Amino acid sequence: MSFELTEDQVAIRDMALSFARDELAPNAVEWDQKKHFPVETLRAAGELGMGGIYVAEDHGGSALSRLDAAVIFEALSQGCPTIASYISIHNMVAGMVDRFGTDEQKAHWLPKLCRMEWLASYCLTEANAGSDAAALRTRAVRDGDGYVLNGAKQFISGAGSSELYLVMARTGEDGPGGISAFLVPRDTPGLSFGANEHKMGWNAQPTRAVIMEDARVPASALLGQEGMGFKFAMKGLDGGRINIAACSIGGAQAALDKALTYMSERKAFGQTLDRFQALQFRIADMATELEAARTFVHRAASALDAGAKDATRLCAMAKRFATDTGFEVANDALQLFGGYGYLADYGVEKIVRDLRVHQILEGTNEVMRLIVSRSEIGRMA
Ligand SMILES: CCCCCCCC(=O)SCCNC(=O)CCNC(=O)[C@H](O)C(C)(C)COP(=O)(O)OP(=O)(O)OC[C@H]1O[C@@H](n2cnc3c(N)ncnc32)[C@H](O)[C@@H]1OP(=O)(O)O
Repeated sequence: MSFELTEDQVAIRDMALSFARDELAPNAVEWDQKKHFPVETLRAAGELGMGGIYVAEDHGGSALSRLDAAVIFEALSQGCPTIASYISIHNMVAGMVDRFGTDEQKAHWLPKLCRMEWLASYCLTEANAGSDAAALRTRAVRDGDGYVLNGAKQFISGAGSSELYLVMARTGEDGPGGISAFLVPRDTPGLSFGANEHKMGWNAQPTRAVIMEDARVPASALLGQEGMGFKFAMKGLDGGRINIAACSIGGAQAALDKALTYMSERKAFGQTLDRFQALQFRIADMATELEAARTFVHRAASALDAGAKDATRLCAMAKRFATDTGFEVANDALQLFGGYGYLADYGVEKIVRDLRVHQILEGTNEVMRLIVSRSEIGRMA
């Protein structure tokens, strides 16, 4: 067992850090304020192989591991958690097409998704089916050589800008076993989008409803078999949760680094802030908690790579722990700035706003506790 990154992992981390420093960080506050979704910057990320991180090379992907992905997402998030998180969602969809799609589906979707020439949205949540995802009511009814979809998905990242919508819809009975997954292109007649939501953070990516009114797709849009959609959705989320956890660590690391720079310059009572022991101890705790979260995320990502039986449990634990830790560390960093932390100029309050939603999405941290407690109680049964 080694806790060190390999030479290749150091190289991809440095590449992602350079992209974060040069392309994301200088623009992150402006994108947040203008609610701008920087599609051109995403295309540039795609050129670097970030659109198909764990997609096979023969379909244009980078064929990297989940651990590699965690390293990349932490680095990207140091430049902008919102954009890093969107890239994670895009990769979740691309990874699911690669894993569960037919040769025809892969050949059609993956090359352009990997280059981020086409963007992707993951459509599970509905207005009345969030944590209880298996209660979803969007319906897909078989009709001749296709399916007709009716329903609405809520809180969909990238909606309106994405070319591909991976839609979980009911084809059978109530509950998880009646759900199927469909690859729905943007130009499908009957597909439309709600208004962009006004949010606390994550402003540099659109969040809209995806509405399907008699939206007809060919039978070839079905991913895998009927009834497999819920399991596909959950398997996709195992990896998505690790990525979001890594994004929380990256955002918090950036906030800590900003605080350290500020404390080395700002004077109070005749000395710079970093000379005060109470603040030094606080820095020590923040760095320690981040390191613990990082190690935990790498552990869960490695379990996913190994196909370990307890990977889902570890991913849920790590997501809960790292997103809570990331938010607390970023919020502590804001405090170290005093009043300046509350101003937009330093970019710390934006990180706090961005990281708050990581405790809610890709499964709330309460759902993460549900997954862990079910597994713990089941272990003793
Ligand atoms: C700015 C915008 C903010 C808001 C953005 C919000 C958008 C998003 O975040 S999108 C995604 C977020 N949604 C979620 O994460 C959903 C949360 N809920 C869940 O994860 C599940 O519903 C959960 C864990 C509660 C379990 O649900 P439940 O209905 O009890 O199903 P459960 O009985 O556990 O599983 C059903 C089947 O799926 C299988 N399954 C469950 N999890 C997994 C998994 N990780 N891998 C493989 N199979 C799985 C089970 O084994 C079971 O199979 P079988 O019937 O053969 O035994």
